Amino acid sequence: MSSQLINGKEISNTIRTGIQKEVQDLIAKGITPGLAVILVGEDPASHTYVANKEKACKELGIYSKLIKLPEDTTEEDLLAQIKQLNEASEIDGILVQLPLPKQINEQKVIETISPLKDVDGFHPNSVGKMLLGQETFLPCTPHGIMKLLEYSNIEVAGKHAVVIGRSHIVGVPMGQLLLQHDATVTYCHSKTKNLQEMTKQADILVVAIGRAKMITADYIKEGAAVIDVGMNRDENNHLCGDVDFDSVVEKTSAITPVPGGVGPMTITMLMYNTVQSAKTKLA
Ligand SMILES: Nc1nc2c(c(=O)[nH]1)N[C@@H](CN(C=O)c1ccc(C(=O)N[C@@H](CCC(=O)O)C(=O)O)cc1)CN2
Repeated sequence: MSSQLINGKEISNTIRTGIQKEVQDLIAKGITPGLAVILVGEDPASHTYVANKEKACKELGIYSKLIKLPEDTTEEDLLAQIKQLNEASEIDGILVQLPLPKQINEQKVIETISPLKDVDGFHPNSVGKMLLGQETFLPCTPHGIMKLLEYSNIEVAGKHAVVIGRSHIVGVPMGQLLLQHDATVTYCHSKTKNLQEMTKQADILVVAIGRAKMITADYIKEGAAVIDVGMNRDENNHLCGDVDFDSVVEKTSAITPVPGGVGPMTITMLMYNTVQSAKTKLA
């Protein structure tokens, strides 16, 4: 079967062109969208992602403020930084790069960010609104995946979508967004029995497990669309996903690569949320 390669970079660029236009319109009205990113510690992958976020801001004309804090930062100091940013008029969005060092309670950090500036969509207010289908900041990776499906003309309504992973950042909101688009959704996770039996029923399979190349052809139904959220290093230190791309591609109707699939969309939807936040200043 010939498979459609879902090009996240290309789709991202198309969406970013629209965002750039919106930024220019806002600037013409005296509003420069602003994003603050807090990076705690030395995790190399987090440093790469944050650098990519800064680059995207620059390219789109969004003001970005990067706050780098040492690995031994206390929770108290981090919360104080967030509170200052909550009050800063030039900042429309606040993002604390995850994961955080172990001395810091992630949930407490997320709940300290003003829901009005929660461009990650992780605050309980945003999560609750998302579950109710109300307008809010949607978490960037699942929102980006919905955009990948839309731009690739992959119908969601009536399809059986299987999501592997139940993190608050990806798995859980992913299933909810698919449900809101009328998919029948099955969640799978580390305690799921007979994972292969489940995944082989998927018309759309979203994989967010964090284990390099775990999903092989045996897990795939012929003609499925496969979305790989994984970001791992293989035995040669090359970036790879949770899906064994070479083994499954022939069986799929569409598939995202790693890199160049879901990752760029995460950053694009962050830019989108930041601009949506800035637009509230127009009223
Ligand atoms: N506060 C947050 N922390 C984290 C999030 C998040 O959405 N908010 N998600 C992930 C990491 N992440 C964004 O922060 C992210 C991961 C990957 C990419 C990406 O563009 N990947 C590229 C490859 C990049 C590389 O060369 O290493 C790709 O897939 O093509 C962007 C963002 C955890 N933390």
